[in-house]
Amino acid sequence: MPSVLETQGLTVEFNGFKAVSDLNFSLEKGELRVILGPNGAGKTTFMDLITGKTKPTSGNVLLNGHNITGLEPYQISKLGVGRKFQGPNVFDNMTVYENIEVSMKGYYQVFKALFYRKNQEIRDKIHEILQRIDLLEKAHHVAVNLSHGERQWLEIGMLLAQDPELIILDEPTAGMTAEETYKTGVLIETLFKDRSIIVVEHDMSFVRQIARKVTVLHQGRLLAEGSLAEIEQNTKVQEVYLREGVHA
Ligand SMILES: Nc1ncnc2c1ncn2[C@@H]1O[C@H](COP(=O)(O)OP(=O)(O)OP(=O)(O)O)[C@@H](O)[C@H]1O
Repeated sequence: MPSVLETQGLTVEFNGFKAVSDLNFSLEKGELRVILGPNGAGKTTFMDLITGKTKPTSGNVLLNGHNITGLEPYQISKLGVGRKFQGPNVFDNMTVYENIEVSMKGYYQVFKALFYRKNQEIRDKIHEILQRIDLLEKAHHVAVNLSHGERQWLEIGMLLAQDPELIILDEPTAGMTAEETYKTGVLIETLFKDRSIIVVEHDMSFVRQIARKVTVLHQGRLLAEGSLAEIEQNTKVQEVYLREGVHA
């Protein structure tokens, strides 16, 4: 299987402190990877390096074999990398449908050409996304009235509307109830059928629900990689989590 994403010796220093250090990482096409690690392990910084928000001090990021190191976030996003940050980021005063509509790939160009609203194909695509995120019945509700979980799913829908090849989800279940968390896992399972996904997550019951292969970071470095069962039995991982007082 070819890699959709690869990093080689990826390193970033902030005033001499290596937040990410010599990270060699590879994600296969169609893979779902969970990134774990205690607070300050470098998970967010790693995602910032992949998406161009932070520029590495050294090392490379390859997307489908092409070197994207140093590109700006909008360029990396255009190349097919979509990211959902912690906390919802939707347009409050628009309806659920409109939020998906304005996020559709190519929306602004096509809208200008006045074909947009007539385009049945786009309407069908929005319909399909609303179904996938289970918000079809609320398509015409204003986003501000949605629950916390629904807003998060709407944002996943907005990401899907961009049609990214690689999706990065930063703690997608933060602040969710157990039921919402479970539903998010089911949603991610369905997304993952035709995309590559990286999920940064702390909630271990959620990780158990979705995890295939897990990468554990510690102090900016790769500490362990493998199945969740292998990770849980790894003595280095156990030591770090016990020392940091985090329960895996
Ligand atoms: N812009 C910056 N300048 C200086 N230090 C930074 C910067 N960004 C991150 N760091 C430091 O790098 C380390 C890694 O931070 P990062 O946010 O990537 O960790 P994390 O694994 O995402 O943690 P958490 O689980 O708490 O979100 C931390 O010690 C943080 O203080």
